[in-house]
Amino acid sequence: MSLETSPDEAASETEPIIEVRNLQTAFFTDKETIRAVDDVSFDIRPGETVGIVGESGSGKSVTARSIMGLVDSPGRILEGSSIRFSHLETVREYAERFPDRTVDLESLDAQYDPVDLFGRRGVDVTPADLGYERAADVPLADLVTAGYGDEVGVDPNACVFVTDGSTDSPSEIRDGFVELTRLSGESQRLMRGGRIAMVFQDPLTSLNPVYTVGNQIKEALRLHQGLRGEEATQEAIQLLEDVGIPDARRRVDEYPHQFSGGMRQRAVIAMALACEPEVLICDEPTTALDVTIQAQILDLLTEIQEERDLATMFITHDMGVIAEISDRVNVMYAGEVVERADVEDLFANPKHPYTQGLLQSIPGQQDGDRLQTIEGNVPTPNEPATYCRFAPRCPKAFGECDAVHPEHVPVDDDAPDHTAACLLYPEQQSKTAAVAEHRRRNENQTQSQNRSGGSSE
Ligand SMILES: Nc1ncnc2c1ncn2[C@@H]1O[C@H](COP(=O)(O)OP(=O)(O)OP(=O)(O)O)[C@@H](O)[C@H]1O
Ligand code: NI
Repeated sequence: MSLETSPDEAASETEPIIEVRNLQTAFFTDKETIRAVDDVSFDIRPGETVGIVGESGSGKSVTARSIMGLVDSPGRILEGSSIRFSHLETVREYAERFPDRTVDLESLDAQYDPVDLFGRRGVDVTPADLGYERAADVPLADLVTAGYGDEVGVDPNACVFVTDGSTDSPSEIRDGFVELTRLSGESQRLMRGGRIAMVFQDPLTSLNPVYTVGNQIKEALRLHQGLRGEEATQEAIQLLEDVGIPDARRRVDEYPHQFSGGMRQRAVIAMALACEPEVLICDEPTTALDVTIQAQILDLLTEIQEERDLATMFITHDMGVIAEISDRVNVMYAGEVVERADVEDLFANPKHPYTQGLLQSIPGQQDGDRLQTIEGNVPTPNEPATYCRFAPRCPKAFGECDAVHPEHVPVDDDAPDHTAACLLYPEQQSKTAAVAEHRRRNENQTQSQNRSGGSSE
């Protein structure tokens, strides 16, 4: 970063540490295919809290579990999905430990001209599909991410991609990423609960009833920081104090059942911190707690997030919680992100009819005393969306909503970072022109999806 940039610019230019691209996670049951997460893309930057909000069944938890590598059979992340973790220290560590699964994209770049790739190797994606104007601008990494690794001879087991520096001397690697969708075995275990930690709704999912809270934190400290004995005990006490547990010196020797709900969730957060994570994923961490405790846990999460510059993903169905904790928000519906914006922008100017509906159902936002909810339920998607999944519940739906899949478009020219997947936008265009725009983006999408084979199983 250059010295001239103002702090504000610098903040917005921070590179994402997590980039989720075209994530599709499906469950293949005897009866049906459930497309729980269907083509979701978003970023998380260090020091930022990204909120994911939506009603029950919209795919929030499956998104989180996909990042964590916790999707179990009959669930699977589909081909063409990508989750990049761009943390330099981790890339170096992984390149050192898993040399066989490390690929030097820079040197491959020299061998394969992307211009050539687009032309001759049966690659039917266009540079525009990947967000570039010219073929020469497309980095090989993006082609690999989009599912074209085979064409350039990338080992399908590769999970560490180096884009600057040599794989021969990991300490000199300057840029690269770990592809989380390709982790398995040891590489998976190291990441999960290490660089990326997760806090669930029910603290008892994370705590073992037969060990003391202190021993469980010490185990995490041993695994991830190599601390043992008295040093580990002192650190465990310190962590319990950091998360606001009074009388930590005594409580470190207590069992989870001796803790209240709120204290248990604090202990889980201490355990997560013991791993010194870069990314913290919180899945409804306050939903099971009573209101005053909820507020305290939210304050705690905000505090540690700021102190440790954590990249945080925060899942909730509660718009009030989203307003309090997020910097940016992704609104999910039936497996898709339908609107994305800065938190202020989303609340001041909600654009997707679904977001507008969610906001109207926040208690206390009504003139009358009756709470307005969106009628109907989230559908369970069984096939790729060729229409708007919200249309059957949407007060603003019109004819084309059943026939055209809405793609993300900027809601207006002044807010390029505020996008909605709804045929009503871009707002300044006529309905006909907007629909035509979505149709066009739609066709591009279908082309690249056919290629990656993600949609037909
Ligand atoms: N193990 C599984 N097997 C089959 N279907 C699943 C499985 N896990 C999740 N699903 C389905 O995936 C869809 C998304 O579920 P998910 O748990 O991500 O929703 P959510 O947005 O987190 O909802 P909630 O607010 O209730 O937690 C749902 O239709 C759900 O039934
Ligand atoms: Ni959930």
